[in-house]
Amino acid sequence: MSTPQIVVHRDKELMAQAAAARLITKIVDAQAARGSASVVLTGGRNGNGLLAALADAPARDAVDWSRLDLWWGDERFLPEGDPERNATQAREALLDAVGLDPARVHYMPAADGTHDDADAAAAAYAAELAAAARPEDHGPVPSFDVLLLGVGPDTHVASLFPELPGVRETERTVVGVHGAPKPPPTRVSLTLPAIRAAREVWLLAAGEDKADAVTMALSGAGEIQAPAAGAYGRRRTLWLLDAAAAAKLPRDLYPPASP
Ligand SMILES: O=C(O)[C@H](O)[C@@H](O)[C@H](O)[C@H](O)COP(=O)(O)O
Repeated sequence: MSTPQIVVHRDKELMAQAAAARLITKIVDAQAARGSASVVLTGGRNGNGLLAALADAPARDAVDWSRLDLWWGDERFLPEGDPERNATQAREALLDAVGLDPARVHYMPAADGTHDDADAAAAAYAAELAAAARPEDHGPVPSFDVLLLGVGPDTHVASLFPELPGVRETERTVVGVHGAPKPPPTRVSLTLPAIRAAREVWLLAAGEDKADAVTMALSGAGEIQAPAAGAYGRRRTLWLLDAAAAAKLPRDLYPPASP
């Protein structure tokens, strides 16, 4: 488990641009070191804001998009192409504009009849992750380079909501989610054990409606009550905030401790 690091930006636009710059560097470094990179995408405005900023960043051409594996942290269980699907929104924000290798883009299954329900879709995605894991990953999911998460106002991450069964899951890597408080109610989500397989986990939160959630998750709350508190990377856990989301952090967390 890595201790969270907190970076605060002036506003959400700057946060998205800085996170995009950081992600470009991370992907380029991973490709230089290992030949390819893997990133897990999130849904939500902040995650899509990052992708849109990346699409606008001139340095995006430094990335070899054909050597990038993309996965999703969660998906709304809706038909293929539905505008509310995280995949659809990510494609519009960035993916359709860069030269990805389709075989490396691992969409979560859509509600198209192939899988009976979100639980079957989750099991299929878990199998896809397990097939991609190598012996050095020491587990049933690849060691993602960066896993992105938006943070909800109730501290949810991916589709793991406080107190619901998904956040309590300790065995499976992907679960079907039913009765989610954020619409749509039926979703597919990585679990905390799968999230924690990532080398780096980056949590994004902007706006004053996130201030209580950010403070709760970073002030010692348990992960069942505050799922974001249980989201950390093997090597690094990075909270990327705007000033409004950071406004209620206690002084010993923000600004960074000064003598
Ligand atoms: O599919 C989703 O809805 C998400 O993946 C969800 O976990 C999202 O990231 C947060 O709710 C934050 O969303 P915002 O960035 O829009 O606040």
